[in-house]
Amino acid sequence: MSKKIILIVGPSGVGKDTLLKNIKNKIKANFVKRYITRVPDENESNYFLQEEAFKILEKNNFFISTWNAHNNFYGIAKNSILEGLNIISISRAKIKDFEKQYQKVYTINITLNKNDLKQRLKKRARESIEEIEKRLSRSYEKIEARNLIEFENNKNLTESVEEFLKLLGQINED
Ligand SMILES: Nc1ncnc2c1ncn2[C@@H]1O[C@H](COP(=O)(O)OP(=O)(O)OP(=O)(O)O)[C@@H](O)[C@H]1O
Repeated sequence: MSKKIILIVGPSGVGKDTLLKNIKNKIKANFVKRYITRVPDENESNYFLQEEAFKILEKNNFFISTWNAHNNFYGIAKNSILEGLNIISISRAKIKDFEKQYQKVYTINITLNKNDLKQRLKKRARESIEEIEKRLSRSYEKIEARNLIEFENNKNLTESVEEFLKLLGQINED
């Protein structure tokens, strides 16, 4: 066995979290947790770190990749990557960090046409209309990745989950 990394990227609202939640008990894979410098809310299973500790670990090369969002630091640790499939949901800007450090990195770009995406964001109702428009306008930049696979999440959830599992199975066999 070897370490395989599957990066899940895609515009906000396309269904990344939903797909991952629905496959969690159906596939043998390591769903990699993040380190965050804020207390996770009850839906998350991330590791909490004080900022000072985060900085020390960062300086000592503990992380593969780190980023900053909304005044908090986020990181994925090297020791979180295990033998077999490792599934990580990440911003497209961080793909290179993984490709630099690991051989077998696959990037799955989850896609959806803009109209349906807008409907889903509206229905989810997590952001204001202005914020939704902002997300839509930055959602279709080109992605550069070594092994890029497009996955269109445009079927009903049951079908999409099944197709997604099939794709992961193929990557596992590769
Ligand atoms: N195949 C599908 N069919 C219909 N609705 C879906 C499907 N997949 C996801 N959704 C719905 O779309 C909305 C957005 O999904 P989700 O929150 O998983 O997106 P996300 O890509 O993780 O977004 P973000 O990057 O903003 O966290 C949710 O309300 C979810 O229930």
